[in-house]
Amino acid sequence: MSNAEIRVAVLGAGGRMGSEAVKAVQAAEDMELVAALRRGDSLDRITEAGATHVVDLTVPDSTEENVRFAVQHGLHAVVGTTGWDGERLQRLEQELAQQPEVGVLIAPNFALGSVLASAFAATAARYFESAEIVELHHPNKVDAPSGTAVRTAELMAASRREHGVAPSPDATEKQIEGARGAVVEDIHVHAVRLRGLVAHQEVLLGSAGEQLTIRHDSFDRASFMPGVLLGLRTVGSRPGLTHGLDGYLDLGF
Ligand SMILES: NC(=O)C1=CN([C@@H]2O[C@H](COP(=O)(O)OP(=O)(O)OC[C@H]3O[C@@H](n4cnc5c(N)ncnc54)[C@H](O)[C@@H]3O)[C@@H](O)[C@H]2O)C=CC1
Ligand SMILES: O=C(O)C1=N[C@H](C(=O)O)C[C@H](O)C1
Repeated sequence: MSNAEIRVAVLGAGGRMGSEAVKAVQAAEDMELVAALRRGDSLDRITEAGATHVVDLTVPDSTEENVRFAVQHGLHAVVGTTGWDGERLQRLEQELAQQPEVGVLIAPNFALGSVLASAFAATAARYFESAEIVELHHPNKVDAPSGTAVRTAELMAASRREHGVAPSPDATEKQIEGARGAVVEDIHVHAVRLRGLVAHQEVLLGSAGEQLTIRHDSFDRASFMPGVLLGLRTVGSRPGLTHGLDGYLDLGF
């Protein structure tokens, strides 16, 4: 056994992201992989292995229970799984209030470029009349729209509200259901699922005579691993809930 202070249990280790995270943790000199859990494995394996940190990369139906287990056992958690809506985040904050030393990072996207793109989009959204999001993913993704798109829409909508920007104009009277996408806090979000893709997002911003497009592409899940490792190295010194990897970065605006 090494003396690593960051003793990591990866949940969802059999999945696309989890299997990458296992390799990234194993390659990190300051970490030790002490458990790799697949669906059906008992959560007790995490404590039996002496983990200090948990990475959750499972499915929206499992993640809340997993994170609650980690918090109740005093373990820090880095969470990439989608499905963390306002109610779940509120319940998590209540759990964390009972464990003031514990840190949890809920990161809709671990890729630095994506975090920056969402931050740029939030700033830009207040300067344009129209704003919509198109997210594009591999066809095995179980949720739509993506967690990243939902979070980006929330940040853009908050920015527009704070600056008194009116909702995007939209004169649609007749449509086939779904043609205008999902509406997340006034922002229309369109989800494409296409073989060959990994994870991509375009934010479209329009005003009279001009368009700004903010696009990010993850071509490989390797793009998410520096963010996972940054999360693991930081979460122990940030008690409470952090929503978004931007909370650990100095974006400077
Ligand atoms: N934050 C980020 O940067 C990223 C987040 N994601 C999100 O991460 C999640 C996983 O994505 P993928 O790896 O593509 O999915 P996946 O379907 O390939 O992997 C999920 C794995 O979790 C397993 N699982 C389900 N419940 C479990 C439990 N209770 N304990 C242990 N394992 C369990 C499943 O059997 C499966 O192997 C999704 O919610 C996805 O949206 C994906 C990519 C990047
Ligand atoms: O399922 C995926 O693949 C991804 N999920 C996350 C999301 O829903 O935003 C992050 C990234 O888009 C890849």
